[in-house]
Amino acid sequence: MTAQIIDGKALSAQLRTEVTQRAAALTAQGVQPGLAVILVGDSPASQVYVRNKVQACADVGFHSVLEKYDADLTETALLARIEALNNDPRIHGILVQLPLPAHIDDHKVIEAISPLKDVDGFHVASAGALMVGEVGFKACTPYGCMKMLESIGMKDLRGKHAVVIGRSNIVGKPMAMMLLAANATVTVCHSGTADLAAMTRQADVVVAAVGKRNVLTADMVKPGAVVIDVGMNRDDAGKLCGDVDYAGCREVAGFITPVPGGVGPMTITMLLVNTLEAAERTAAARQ
Ligand SMILES: Nc1nc2c(c(=O)[nH]1)N[C@@H](CN(C=O)c1ccc(C(=O)N[C@@H](CCC(=O)O)C(=O)O)cc1)CN2
Repeated sequence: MTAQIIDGKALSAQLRTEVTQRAAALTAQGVQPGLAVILVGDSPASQVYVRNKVQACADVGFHSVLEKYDADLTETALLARIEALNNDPRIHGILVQLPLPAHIDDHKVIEAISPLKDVDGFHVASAGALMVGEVGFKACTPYGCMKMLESIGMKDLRGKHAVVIGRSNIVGKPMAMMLLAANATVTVCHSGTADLAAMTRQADVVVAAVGKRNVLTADMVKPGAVVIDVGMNRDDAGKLCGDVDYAGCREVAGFITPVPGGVGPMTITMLLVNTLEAAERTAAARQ
């Protein structure tokens, strides 16, 4: 069996068309969705991501501001900027690009963002809302993975076993919560898991989110399973690759996401969706 590819770029394009239409309708009512992106430091990768986010905003008709600061920006100064953006009526979403320089406490920074503008979905209030099934912003990467599952007819995962490899606050844990909310039976595996392969071989859906190459190989995949690769690593030749042995797993899985062109583009698309929803909530509250 050769797996069908879940094309994150194509799905993103489809979703961005919908976002563009909804943004135009909202703008016509006097509320143009607005995103503030904050970058501290000069990491080349982060510079690319924030540039792509600002470009994505322009493409769908959002207003955006990019605030760039030197790596020696103080935590106090950053918190003051966030407070100003919390009170800016043109800004519906605030995003601080991670990672931050070591002298800044990222937890403190994320908690300073108003939960109403937390379009990354990283705030404790957003995580809590997801846990108890209340309205809140969903973390963009796992939200994108759920949309990818939906695109192949797997919106309701009743009777399915999903295995998440990785337990980060940004991907693994919210991913597990979203799969659970979709009625999957969920297992979370991590560095303390005794026999990872024994777990993944039982899975109908495997999400690999560790940040390490070849965490999932063909012998660990149940034939026909859905394999979602959240990893972003470099191989020995410097080429971008995921956590999954793509060539091997493709021969066993039913569906698979590539890297690049899979989950990555969906992360930015779901940021647009969250920002649009933040603006829509503001507009609804005005009426
Ligand atoms: N505040 C945040 N910081 C970070 C997040 C985040 O969601 N919010 N996620 C990552 C970086 N990231 C977005 O910020 C991101 C990473 C990768 C991609 C992407 O589209 N990747 C492409 C490949 C790009 C390349 O060639 O290098 C792909 O997979 O096809 C988008 C967004 C950490 N920080």
